[in-house]
Amino acid sequence: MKEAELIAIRRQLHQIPELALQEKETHAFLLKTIQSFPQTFLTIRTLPKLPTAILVKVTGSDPQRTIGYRADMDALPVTEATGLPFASHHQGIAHACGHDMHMTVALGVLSYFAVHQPKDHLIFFFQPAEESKNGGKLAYDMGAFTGEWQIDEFYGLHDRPDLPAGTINTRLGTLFAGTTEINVDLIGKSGHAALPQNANDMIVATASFISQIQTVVARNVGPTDSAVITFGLMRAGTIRNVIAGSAHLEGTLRGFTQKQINFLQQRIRDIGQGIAASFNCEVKVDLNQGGYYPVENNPQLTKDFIDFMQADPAVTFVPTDPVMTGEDFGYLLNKIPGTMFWLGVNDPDSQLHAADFSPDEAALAPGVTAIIHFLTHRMAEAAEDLD
Ligand SMILES: CC(=O)N[C@@H](CCC[C@H](N)C(=O)O)C(=O)O
Repeated sequence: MKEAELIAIRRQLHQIPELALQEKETHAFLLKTIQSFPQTFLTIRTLPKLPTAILVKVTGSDPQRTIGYRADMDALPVTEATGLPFASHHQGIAHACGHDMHMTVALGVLSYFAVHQPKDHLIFFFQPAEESKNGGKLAYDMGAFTGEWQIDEFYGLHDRPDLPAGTINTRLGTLFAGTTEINVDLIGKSGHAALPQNANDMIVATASFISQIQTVVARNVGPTDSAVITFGLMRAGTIRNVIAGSAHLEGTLRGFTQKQINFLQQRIRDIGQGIAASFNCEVKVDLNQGGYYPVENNPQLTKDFIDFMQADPAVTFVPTDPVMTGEDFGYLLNKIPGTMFWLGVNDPDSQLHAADFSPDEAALAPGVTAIIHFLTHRMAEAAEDLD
């Protein structure tokens, strides 16, 4: 696929961002695009219980194994502020994490193998619900990768704004953190602002809860370890002169090991219980890790990936440290060996999830080339492994 076609596809996807499990227009667009490729080697499959997902199998000419490639489809509840002429048509929703780029790269790679039959089978997984609702886990747990659709090794990318467009980056070991979604409800009693003694103010209880949570990473996590707890949503109260009888918080915690994540979860539960006792209120703490396991790259496959990318003259490879972003590809890599990697998209003044995030489309063509080269190499490598 030519660069201009990749850019046109990316711009169309960019205009139709949809939230997790609601990716209907995106699904229709992807399906139409995939159906426009030569169909000789392709089998397209949808999942009735995960209706926005699409799986495409490219039948290999002399298959020894099946290699999977995953691209996520969902967007974020962010009001786009890029000023782009092809900005989101969906009010309050934007591809602020670059999944439009991910899908475009996957389509570019798929279009190549639709014409150049691969040696091994390839399965492309267009996955709904990465930002929340763990679409990868849903697909795996419903048996999407069984029988004819079993995958032996799995690859997927995420775009990265602080690195030059088109560079490839990954590392041995953990690449992304494991996360847990945190929902907290504090329930006290509302009343008149002038009569606090007759009410139980959940804004005050929330302030204390948040302050105590800030001590967890500062005081309970070793200085050379890493963890983060962020509350991004807080809702309480209706008007200045009514004491808020309830409060609702939503946040996320992150750590590089499951042990660390379990520990952070327990500290949040403990602090919730402490707040309930000290403010004589009810505190409901709901923690949901879902499929957001730490993204652990498989040692052998990732070493091969890095060696290949470093040697390929068409690729600029940059080593990288782990980061605290999460990814439900962590769940899939927990079940199937593989490698997650970054694609640099050169937007260093912005960041993922920001309203003005605007990845450089110059990353698309080199991203597609690097992956086509690697998958072709992997198929030759796979055959040698089996000898
Ligand atoms: C790459 C990226 O930004 N991923 C998301 C993953 C969502 C994690 C989950 N919903 C949570 O908030 O715990 C991220 O926020 O890192």
